Amino acid sequence: MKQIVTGGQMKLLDSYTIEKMGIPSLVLMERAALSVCQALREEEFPLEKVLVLCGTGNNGADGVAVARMLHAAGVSVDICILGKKDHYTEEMRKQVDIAENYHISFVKNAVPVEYTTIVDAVFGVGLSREVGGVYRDTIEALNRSDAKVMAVDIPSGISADTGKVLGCAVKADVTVTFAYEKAGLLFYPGASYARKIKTADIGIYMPPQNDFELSIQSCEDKDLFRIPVRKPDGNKGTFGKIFLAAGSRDISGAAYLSACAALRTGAGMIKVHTRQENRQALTTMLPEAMYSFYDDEEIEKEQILEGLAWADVIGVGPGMGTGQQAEDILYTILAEGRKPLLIDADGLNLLAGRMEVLAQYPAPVIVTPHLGEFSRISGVSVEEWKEAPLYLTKRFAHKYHLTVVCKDSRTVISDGSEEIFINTSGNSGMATAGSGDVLSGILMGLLAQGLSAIDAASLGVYFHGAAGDMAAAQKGEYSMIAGDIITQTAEILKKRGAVL
Ligand SMILES: NC(=O)C1=CN([C@@H]2O[C@H](COP(=O)(O)OP(=O)(O)OC[C@H]3O[C@@H](n4cnc5c(N)ncnc54)[C@H](OP(=O)(O)O)[C@@H]3O)[C@@H](O)[C@H]2O)[C@@H](O)CC1
Ligand SMILES: Nc1ncnc2c1ncn2[C@@H]1O[C@H](COP(=O)(O)OP(=O)(O)O)[C@@H](O)[C@H]1O
Ligand SMILES: [K+]
Repeated sequence: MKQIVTGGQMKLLDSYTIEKMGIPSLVLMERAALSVCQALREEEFPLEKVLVLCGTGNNGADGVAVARMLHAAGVSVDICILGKKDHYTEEMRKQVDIAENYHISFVKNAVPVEYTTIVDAVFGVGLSREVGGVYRDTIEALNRSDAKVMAVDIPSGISADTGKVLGCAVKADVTVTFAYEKAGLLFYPGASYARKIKTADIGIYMPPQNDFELSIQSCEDKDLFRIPVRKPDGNKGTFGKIFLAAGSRDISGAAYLSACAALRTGAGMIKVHTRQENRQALTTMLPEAMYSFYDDEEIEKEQILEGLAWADVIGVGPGMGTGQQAEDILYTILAEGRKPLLIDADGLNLLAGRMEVLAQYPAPVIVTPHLGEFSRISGVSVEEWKEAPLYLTKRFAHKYHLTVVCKDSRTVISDGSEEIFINTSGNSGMATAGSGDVLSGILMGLLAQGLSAIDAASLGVYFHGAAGDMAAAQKGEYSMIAGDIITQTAEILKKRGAVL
């Protein structure tokens, strides 16, 4: 698990390290600048003629220190400072004094096309408003040049909290970020502007008892080893029984993908409750599942009650439609279910405006809305969510006591506690019909094997994206389809089994 921070949190950690731990600010800055110089070499930047573009804050001060180190190494380097002298921070003043002692060249109006490498040290985590005026003109000229661009801490113009472009932003080839990745480097479009991210240890101290309202985490490959070990003497019951209400008169694919993904993730048994019209297709495509069917007359409440009593995990929604029968099934489950419940897709659409009905549910509930569905059930527009994705996801999860999986290119997962997750696996090939159904199956499969709601959700989303990345490596982002993601889950789980 990787710790991620917001801009504000990073500033708190900087000050704590300086004021409480006693490490001088200039020492941190020297390590920051050294790490940038090292990355310039490692990434084979063309150092024939280097421009370091600086702002007046400490990001600019980092830049001036980088210029000094390059100059000392014999590189031809110019410094260009945007902004007025009277706005310099104390560190910036010191760095400029030192650079002047070294007789480094300062230029007033840099012409970016004249350089082979540009180091962007205009704004870091201190960016506080839209970028305009000379800053905007310079950043746009930088983006038009052919120079290779290294961003210091974060590409200037990107919000460290949301990844949004504030007016305009530097398009970097490599970003060296200090101590922890900033949330804005993970969310799009910030992730595209940062391109390759390298995280440098510069000696920042994280107090064990911090006052953060949010502790932001991101799963990594090694977290996949938290998927429960298979008991060698286990039987079908050991690995969990799932009751899934899914599919409708015209849709069988969603039920298939979800149920198949649950079984392929390792669940012991699944029973699908669906419309009569799906009998032939589903029993042919997935004979490993059990089924109960309903027709025009009634939803077969007895069978639902039986399924709920039998199951360890309940799922509702994929491809179910929003008609009266779907609503009756959902409300039967909400009234009679006693086990962990996952609600997806149409199950969520049916809940719009009535979320308080979930308050009485006696076991953990996971909801997996994409942003459109999230907007319907929360009343928060997609634009509003993009302004504060972490805060708004947490607030919603907390209000309704849910584990919320807000699906997007960077999915956010929260159970309302201070720990919140941003997922970084996956790719645009997963924007294909049915990949959300596969996710719901994976999450049910993990719940069935005993993971808690928040572990199943955070780990399952990462697992789904990792399988999607393997599918993209095989089939390409254009051609991969949802079923390919299921195929690749097997490859990941095979490796997990082999290591033990
Ligand atoms: N010792 C430390 O703390 C360490 C810090 N480190 C480094 O410092 C960085 C943070 O430094 P920071 O806090 O000084 O903020 P920074 O990102 O330079 O920007 C603030 C400046 O920009 C200005 N400004 C903002 N928005 C603007 C806009 N739209 N348009 C125009 N101007 C705008 C703002 O101006 P003002 O608002 O005051 O008018 C102010 O002058 C961090 O990312 C890391 O690189 C590391 O070396 C480790 C040790
Ligand atoms: N560009 C992307 N990068 C990473 N993951 C993506 C991207 N686009 C979609 N996904 C993932 O694919 C899934 C799509 O789910 P959803 O929108 O419910 O699709 P469907 O309704 O077709 O099943 C989500 O898990 C989402 O996070
Ligand atoms: K920067």
